[in-house]
Amino acid sequence: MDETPGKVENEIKLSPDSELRFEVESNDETVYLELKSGIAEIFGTELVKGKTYSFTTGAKIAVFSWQGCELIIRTKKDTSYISKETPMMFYLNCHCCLEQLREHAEQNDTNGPITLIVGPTDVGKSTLCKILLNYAVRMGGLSRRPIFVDLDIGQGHVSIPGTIGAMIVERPASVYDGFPQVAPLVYHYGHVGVQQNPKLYDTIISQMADLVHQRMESNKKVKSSGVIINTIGWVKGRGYQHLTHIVQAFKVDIILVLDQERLYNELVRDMPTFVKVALLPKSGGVVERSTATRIEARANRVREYFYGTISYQLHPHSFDVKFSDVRIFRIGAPAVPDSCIPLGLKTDNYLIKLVSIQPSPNILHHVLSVSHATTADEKVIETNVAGFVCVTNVDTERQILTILSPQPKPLPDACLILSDVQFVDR
Ligand SMILES: Nc1ncnc2c1ncn2[C@@H]1O[C@H](COP(=O)(O)OP(=O)(O)OP(=O)(O)O)[C@@H](O)[C@H]1O
Repeated sequence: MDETPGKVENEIKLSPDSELRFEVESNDETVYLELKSGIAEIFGTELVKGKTYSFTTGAKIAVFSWQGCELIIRTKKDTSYISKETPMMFYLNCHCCLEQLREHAEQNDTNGPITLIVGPTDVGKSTLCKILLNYAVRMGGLSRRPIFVDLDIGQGHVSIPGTIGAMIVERPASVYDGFPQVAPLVYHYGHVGVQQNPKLYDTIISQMADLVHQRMESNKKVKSSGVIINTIGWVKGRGYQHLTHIVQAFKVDIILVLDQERLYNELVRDMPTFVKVALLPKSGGVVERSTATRIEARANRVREYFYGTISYQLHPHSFDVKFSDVRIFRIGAPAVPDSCIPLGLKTDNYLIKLVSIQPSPNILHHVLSVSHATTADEKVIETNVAGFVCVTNVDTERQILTILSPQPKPLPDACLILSDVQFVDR
């Protein structure tokens, strides 16, 4: 480790089954961490001994050790603390149960466990997904290839916010960049809350569930490894109805409920008996995020899509396209007034209607999904997306849009779908 003035260096001894927790709050701070001896992991990803890991603003980290270890932490002001009260033993037991089901599935050529992780906001759902997926590929020998499905449109762990995504996990997650991605399956939703278009949310979930089941059928390892599904934290009323839709669409057979007994009891009452429901405690380390923190995390996620991360930098392209050369659509038409609908008939199909829009300053800074569908006649809503571009300038006089894109020009000949998600490229 280098000797930077003003830094505090602490050697920390972690006893077995305990974890070191820290957050990086201020903008100009970096926390450096090194595993000196023993074995330790961050959310299921094993640390490399002697390697210096650096964490910047927004990082909320727990370094856990099953066997005990020695760590070195270096920061301006050390606010880390050690906790011996962790739910990791419960999470490991869950992994062992899933592993038994995978073995059974492997022997009988049946589907592995399809596991749904639910709970209110900020209880550690995404973290539990990461731990279980990491354990599956680390400890299940070389034979595990679980599918990770992320239905959390607010954060976007597989892709960017405003989408749902699925990917086959082959290797443990990197401490910084998440799971290495090979051809993720991504659907456009276009908002960061389910309330904005519940019909579209359910439609793309059904579509994704069909494709996930098809993928399982085409590969034995994937089939027996099963699926782990992350959800949003809206679990009451309409939110609960979405959860039951997910259970049906994905044919979920295990539900892990984090931290909420009421939700656990409702699910035990309402689910068919073959669906096993378990209640798990949340970790005391899970950090509650304010609205401002969430907005910042979303912007960072989109920035990472275009510019990469510290360990994997990307160089996006910026170029002009004529208004006449793009086909932009929005999903969802304005609601038809009740007076225009025949008596007794209720329809919410306008929510999944494809509407063509003209480029205008209204789309400045908006993200556009690049659909695999090339014409509006194809089922654009049910077609997955290839990637994203962002509108960085709209010149109405010259009728030209400036586009930020991960690929050089020209833009693919595809339908572009407008998202509510915005990104200001600075
Ligand atoms: N044991 C822990 N110690 C410290 N930080 C933790 C711990 N577990 C999780 N965190 C942090 O807490 C934050 C919230 O966790 P997570 O994203 O898993 O919650 P969530 O329930 O999925 O949230 P959301 O409601 O937004 O979907 C994350 O930044 C995560 O890194």
